[in-house]
Amino acid sequence: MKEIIIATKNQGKAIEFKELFSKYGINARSLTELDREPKDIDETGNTFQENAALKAEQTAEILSAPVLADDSGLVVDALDGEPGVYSARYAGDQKDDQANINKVLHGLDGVPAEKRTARFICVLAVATPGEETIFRQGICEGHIAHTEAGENGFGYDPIFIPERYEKTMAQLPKAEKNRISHRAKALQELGAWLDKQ
Ligand SMILES: O=P(O)(O)OP(=O)(O)OP(=O)(O)OC[C@H]1O[C@@H](n2cnc3c(O)ncnc32)[C@H](O)[C@@H]1O
Ligand SMILES: [Mg+2]
Repeated sequence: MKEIIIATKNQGKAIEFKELFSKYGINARSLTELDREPKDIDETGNTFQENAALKAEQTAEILSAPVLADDSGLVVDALDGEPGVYSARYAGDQKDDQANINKVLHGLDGVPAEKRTARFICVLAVATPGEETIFRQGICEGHIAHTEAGENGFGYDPIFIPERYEKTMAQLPKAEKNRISHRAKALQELGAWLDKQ
């Protein structure tokens, strides 16, 4: 079976990529599945694209193989775009999903439903040693709930209600998230590259 390495240590992302890539007959392996796990890469960029490039290019260099990286996050309009590129560490370096959720809900205290618009953004970078890096973006529009609900997914899913839904992303079956998510859309955009794998 064909294989692609995903430069992520986030288990939630890794599980979704396995499902998404299986539709293309490709086995997606994350960094935690390699014999030697590469060290963490500093995400020093100011944009999703910069951070996706850092993760993909440095990992491709270390492994001498094509690598796909995902930099993603939640953009909340009433918080001036926060948490944005700082989504993973919004409430501190320990990358605590619950603390991050609490910080967003607290920041939106008293903000009415119609002003709670938000979107998940995913930028994928595919780096191949000696070649130009390819970038694709996917966006999933929605709004932030007043309370958290649901057990599926990861990160901010329990407080994100996708457009045209009345449930949070964490309440949707995982196949449904994989149909509408920012990650699924970005991967679809890779179309031609995927077809020649
Ligand atoms: O860098 P890697 O190792 O891939 O793992 P990470 O968790 O640090 O990943 P990012 O730097 O891209 O930060 C993305 C954060 O945005 C949030 N996020 C991204 N996609 C999400 C999704 O599908 N559902 C919920 N939250 C998401 C979640 O908090 C992630 O930790
Ligand atoms: Mg990260």
